[in-house]
Amino acid sequence: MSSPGQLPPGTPNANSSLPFGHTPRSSREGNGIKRRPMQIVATSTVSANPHVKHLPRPFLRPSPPYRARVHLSSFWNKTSISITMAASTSPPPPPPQELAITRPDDWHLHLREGDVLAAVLPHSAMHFGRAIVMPNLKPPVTTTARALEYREEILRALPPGSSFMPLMTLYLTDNTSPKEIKLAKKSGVVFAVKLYPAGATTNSQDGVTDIFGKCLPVLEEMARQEMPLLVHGEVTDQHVDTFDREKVFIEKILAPLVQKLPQLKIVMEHITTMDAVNFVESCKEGHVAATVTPQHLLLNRNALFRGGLQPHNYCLPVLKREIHRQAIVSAVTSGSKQYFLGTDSAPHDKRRKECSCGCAGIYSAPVALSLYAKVFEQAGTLDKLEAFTSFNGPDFYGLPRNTSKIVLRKSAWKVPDTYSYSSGEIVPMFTGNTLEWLPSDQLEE
Ligand SMILES: NC(=O)N[C@@H](CC(=O)O)C(=O)O
Repeated sequence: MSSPGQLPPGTPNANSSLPFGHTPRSSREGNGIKRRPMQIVATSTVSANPHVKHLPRPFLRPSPPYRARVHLSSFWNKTSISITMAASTSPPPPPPQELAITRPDDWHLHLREGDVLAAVLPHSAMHFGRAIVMPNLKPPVTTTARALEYREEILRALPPGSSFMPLMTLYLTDNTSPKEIKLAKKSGVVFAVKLYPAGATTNSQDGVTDIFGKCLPVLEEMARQEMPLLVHGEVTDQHVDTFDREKVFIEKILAPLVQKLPQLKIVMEHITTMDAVNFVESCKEGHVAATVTPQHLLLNRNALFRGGLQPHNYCLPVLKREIHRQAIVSAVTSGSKQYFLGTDSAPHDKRRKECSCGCAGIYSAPVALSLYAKVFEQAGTLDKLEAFTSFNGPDFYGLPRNTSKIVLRKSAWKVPDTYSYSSGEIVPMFTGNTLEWLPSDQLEE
């Protein structure tokens, strides 16, 4: 066992320049969970900047049976963070074999059109009650009239008896008018507007070239109409390193935008970095939130190169370093209401992924729920899964939570190698792997 001042193996090093920055929320009192008796195994104290308003999130969180309690204290202008590591002295309760949770929604989904739509829609409709449907079709969905047509196409493609509800979005361009926003709101079927910086990702060539120069009147109207702005948060400047594009976007676009229009509701989509976590948490709850994908919770950038180039792990924003993955896991499993499920499931034909210039997008709809459960289970916070999958999203959008339930059983199942459709095949995330949590297809009222 570790000596005083030294933390147990595999836990964060409090003497490093990257200490825990924040009380892990699971260790706070008042969440209704009874604490098990704990034995203190190590304590360490580090200095911190006394002027920080928002401490960065912890980069690493100890795994059970270890738990960390963080205590902040200030004396003169010196702030210290004491971290006490404790281990449970009683055996942990047996892990649950079955979870019944309120039916989740997917707050970031690409459904495409035609035969691809018909092939992928049943996978989302099986597990999710609703989904925010992304508008990056060819040509993109830029008007309410087109969103209504696309919605009808989706409803026609649903399996018989499905109650899945597509929540439509508009694709923001330099020419979107405030009048279009009023129409969208009035339609009752458009729930958000998506900002793609021009050239940032798949079918984004018609996106915004200059948000502050061209889109302010539209954004002001969105704030008035309480229409959220969904953001693909990457700059497109070719001089900015691919791995830094989210961080630079936050500095150059997002932070100034929040300052200029504090009333605008913003969802930072598919966050990938510690910088995004820190930014979201520096903003007001209920005004700025983030969706998180299964790939950014489970994979780091090594997954792109393991044993050779792995095109099916390529998406945008691209996977990042392990410290970023850990910061996102820690944020999401903390129970914060600012994060919710958004798969960014993005089907592409196998031939368009496995070629000399493969396109970005990971198809995760059939496996996403199993993978999110795995993340929360590994963090020892399965009790917080349901809020992430089923409560935080509708609460942010001001929509009712689903009333039906879905059951996740601890039962091994193999991910198919591919899903065939009339013109080709789609390779799912974790193709051919065995996953542990099996969502039931059966709705339980
Ligand atoms: N995530 C991706 O890599 N691709 C998405 C677009 C997007 O959300 O960036 C797609 O439509 O294929």
